[in-house]
Amino acid sequence: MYTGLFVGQPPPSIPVLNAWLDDHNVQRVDGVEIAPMASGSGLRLVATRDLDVGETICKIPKSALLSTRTSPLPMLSRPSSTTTSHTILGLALALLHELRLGVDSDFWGYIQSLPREAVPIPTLWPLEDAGSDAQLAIPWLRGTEAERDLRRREREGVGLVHLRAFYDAALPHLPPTRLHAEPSPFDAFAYAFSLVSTRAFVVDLYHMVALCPFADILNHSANSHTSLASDDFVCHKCGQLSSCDHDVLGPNDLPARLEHVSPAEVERIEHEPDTVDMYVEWGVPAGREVMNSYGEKIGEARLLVEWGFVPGSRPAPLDSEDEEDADNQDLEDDADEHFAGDGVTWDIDEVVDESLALEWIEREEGDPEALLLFPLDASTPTTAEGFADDSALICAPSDREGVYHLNYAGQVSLRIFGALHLAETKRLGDTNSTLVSDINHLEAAWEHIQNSVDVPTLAPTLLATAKAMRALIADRLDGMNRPKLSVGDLYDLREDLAPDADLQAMALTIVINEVALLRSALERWDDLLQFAGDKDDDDE
Ligand SMILES: C[S@@+](CC[C@H](N)C(=O)[O-])C[C@H]1O[C@@H](n2cnc3c(N)ncnc32)[C@H](O)[C@@H]1O
Repeated sequence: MYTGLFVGQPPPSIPVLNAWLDDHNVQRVDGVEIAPMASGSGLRLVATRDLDVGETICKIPKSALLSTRTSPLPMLSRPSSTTTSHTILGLALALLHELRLGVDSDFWGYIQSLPREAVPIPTLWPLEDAGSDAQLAIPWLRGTEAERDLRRREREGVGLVHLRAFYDAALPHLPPTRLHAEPSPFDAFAYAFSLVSTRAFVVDLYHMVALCPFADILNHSANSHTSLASDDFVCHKCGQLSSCDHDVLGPNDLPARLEHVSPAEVERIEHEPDTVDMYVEWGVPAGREVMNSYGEKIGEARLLVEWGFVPGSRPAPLDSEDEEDADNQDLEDDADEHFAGDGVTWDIDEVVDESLALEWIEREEGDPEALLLFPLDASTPTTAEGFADDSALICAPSDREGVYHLNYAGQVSLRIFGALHLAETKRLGDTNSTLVSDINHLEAAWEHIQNSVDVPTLAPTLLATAKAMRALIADRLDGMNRPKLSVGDLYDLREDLAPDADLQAMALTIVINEVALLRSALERWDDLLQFAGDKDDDDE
């Protein structure tokens, strides 16, 4: 992707970055150092001594952040809408302006350290300049969680079409700079967007999202060591945290926005600079990379769509002891990432038709407790939450609202099974079956199958629900790219990729894990239908 932004500039320099951080009063703990990534592109933070829980890793003055508020770009980059996605587009424009200013930018020491290539988020894969790897990777996303996440981003107004429309509208107003008198191509904006969307933090009501120099060096792990904190109850007009002229005083003669803060904190706020702070939450041994978490329950599809990487998509061969150690560590991390999300998900209107979807959602909302604390009968092995263990067919609903999922143990969420059960009771005009008793029968039948004990045939509504469940899983597999390939075939395809086919490797990793999960779930429902289904039914 040609941006024309760094022509004639030396490569990223850590000393130049450190000097900029010093000049802008970014305080860093003595005990960490910025280091290059092993891949040669990008940076990471490494502990040079043991870091203890509670230590402050850095304090970044808000004046050192790059946001649409600190950007010298006129109001243009400040969106009329205040959604995070729109602020991100404005911030991408602000960053592009700084990049066009180059060495004349106040932020140069920081922005020269950023990756010089666009982060390969799939939103940008359709761009012509993204290359043949991107074109070959795109079909692999079909039917995956990554494709669903991409659609979500489009609904949020940060799809490629939105990026183009935003840049087209902004372009005539983007000021020329000494180094860039001519407008920059769309690819330059796309590059800036890829950086902002993968490294900006939500800061406060004034800055909204901002680039936080130094804090954004930390890479992601589900087992993170750190947390980021910033007081967000600033004045939304001027951004000041201490009291200001815009404040409305509350009953205690304090600005209403500071009323919830203790007197000692108010004292601190009035006298100390407002900063974004990063703390150690889990001790870091000397020599280890200091990791951050980009959010809770982030599965690999979301990591790809939002941050442009998939852990473990290029497993390295183990050929030296050092590499073996490093890889073992990576594998542990990869396993955590893989199990971090919600497995495979559906929208409720893909599970049942629209009117039933509404009815089911009303039931869920009417009595969510009943769904969460579902009472299985005493004969079923249950966990503390009242749900059967990993060997059962049904699992607890995700704690994220509106998520209908198949978990990593191949179990179907009670939310999906319940919605299908509702549909089948209606279709068959069954007024006797209840979800509770049918799940108990289902799990009992499944246990009998596992123990090779004679299994009674499932009652009609339960049987129909089980068939619908099987069909839902089978349809999901059929909707993927090259659905007939086995997991082994997919592994072989990934192994045979050219060394520079990173995007295909990432997409295939997602496909491999989802296909493996869907096939193992399908096998369970096939077994159930084979042993407890209607013996005369040759559908299965
Ligand atoms: C906030 S930046 C982190 C700093 C980044 N290493 C750099 O030098 O620009 C986020 C980006 O870093 C990369 N990244 C973060 N965590 C990673 C990980 N665990 N493995 C590989 N790349 C990662 C991804 O490209 C992601 O979009």
